[in-house]
Amino acid sequence: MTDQVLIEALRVDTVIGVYEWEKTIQQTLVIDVVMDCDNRPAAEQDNIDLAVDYARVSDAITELLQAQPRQLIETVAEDIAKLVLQQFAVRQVQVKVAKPAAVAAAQQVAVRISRQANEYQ
Ligand SMILES: Nc1nc2c(c(=O)[nH]1)N=C([C@H](O)[C@@H](O)CO)CN2
Repeated sequence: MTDQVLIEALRVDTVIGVYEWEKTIQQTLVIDVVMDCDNRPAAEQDNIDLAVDYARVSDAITELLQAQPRQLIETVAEDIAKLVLQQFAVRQVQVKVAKPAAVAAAQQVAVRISRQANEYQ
């Protein structure tokens, strides 16, 4: 089974960066999340309560990232993976965190990770 729910290019403004000047401003992160889950129960009953609700996940990620400053986009990716796997019925998650304004000559820079629910038990 290869069911997935995806969130693509979720934009979140937050305090992010290792340099002192970055700790005083908001910058935009762009988040992609791919969640491996079983979509059949929700589809069979046409019931949002049985689905991995991408709106709820998006809201939870935004709230998480705006709750505190972080230095590294690696930390952002790990914190998102942990939230998704601990709070939603997801077996495995891939998280990409891009920081479009970080390197002027690059369209964007990013990190990508994959984590499984059993890593957090
Ligand atoms: N692998 C990483 N490299 C860098 C990061 C990061 O989060 N992960 N961050 C910075 C600075 O904050 C940079 O974005 C400022 O422009 C540098 N390298």
